[in-house]
Amino acid sequence: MAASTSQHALISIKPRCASSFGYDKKAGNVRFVSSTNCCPTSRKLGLVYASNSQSSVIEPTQLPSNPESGSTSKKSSESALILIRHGESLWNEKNLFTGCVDVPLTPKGVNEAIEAGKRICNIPVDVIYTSSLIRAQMTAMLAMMQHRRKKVPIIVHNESERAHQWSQVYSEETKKQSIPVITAWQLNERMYGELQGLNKQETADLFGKDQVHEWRRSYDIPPPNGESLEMCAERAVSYFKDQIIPQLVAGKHVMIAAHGNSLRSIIMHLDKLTSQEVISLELSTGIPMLYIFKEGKFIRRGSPAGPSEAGVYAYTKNLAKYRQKLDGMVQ
Ligand SMILES: O=C(O)[C@H](O)COP(=O)(O)O
Repeated sequence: MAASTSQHALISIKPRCASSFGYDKKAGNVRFVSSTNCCPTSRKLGLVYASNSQSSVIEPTQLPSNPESGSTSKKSSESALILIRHGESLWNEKNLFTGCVDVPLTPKGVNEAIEAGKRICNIPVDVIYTSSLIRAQMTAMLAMMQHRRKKVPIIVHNESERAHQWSQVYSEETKKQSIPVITAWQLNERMYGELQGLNKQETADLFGKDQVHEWRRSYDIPPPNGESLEMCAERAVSYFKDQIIPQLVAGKHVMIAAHGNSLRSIIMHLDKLTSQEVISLELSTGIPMLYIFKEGKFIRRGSPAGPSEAGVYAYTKNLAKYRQKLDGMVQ
């Protein structure tokens, strides 16, 4: 499916009902509050959610506090969630099924990531999540290079005790000027099985357009020996609930750079789409999407069109204040 550069092309369906989370302070839990009109698909994904937010929120030694922005370090009733599908990869360009093959960005993809960064350059970001694949990581880094706050995104290495020890930072001031980047395989693209490396057009010619569309867009039909969207959702949405929602509940502003299908599964969850509705959900490469997490609910705000678009910063008091502070800072 050709990726459109139009900012309006990224989501072609409407959500049926708003997602809702409640924070149980006493129990330290996040609870997904299921509304009565929620669709069966959302229930299937598990709407009642409980997690120990204390253990899920990353340690202060890894997550610098943000002294100049009251919105980012303290408990906040609203926080920003930015989702970005990576920029065009070398295999997007060649129209090859990519899945979990680790392919870098094209020059066009690099530009898309930079442009995405310009669109979100006034929105606070406290912690970044990416998949373990280079195209998502390049996108996250290139986008953050454009941010006006000029904090340094630093990949957190916790894969071994040594990796953790050897990547420590010993200056509190330097930590404050950093943003942790957490990589997680759970956010990887759906594993495309035996389609990986095949040309999408040639595969459609061979197996038929309808069959290939079913493999690419149906909810529960996997490509040969690969993951269906449902299987991808099991890991990506679980990770989102277990690791990312506690950050939002704690008032952290989060950016996720990931993939067409891992993000489709997360958006399906956030917007409570049915397995029919998600079929027509298409995400363009390199277009940031903004959600506000406010009073336990995710509010979809679409794509910030540019750094000067006043509307984006009027969405919440905290975002508007953050923008004002950036404007007041000597660059
Ligand atoms: O993995 C891939 O090939 C693409 O990045 C996503 O492909 P899709 O649009 O076929 O799901």
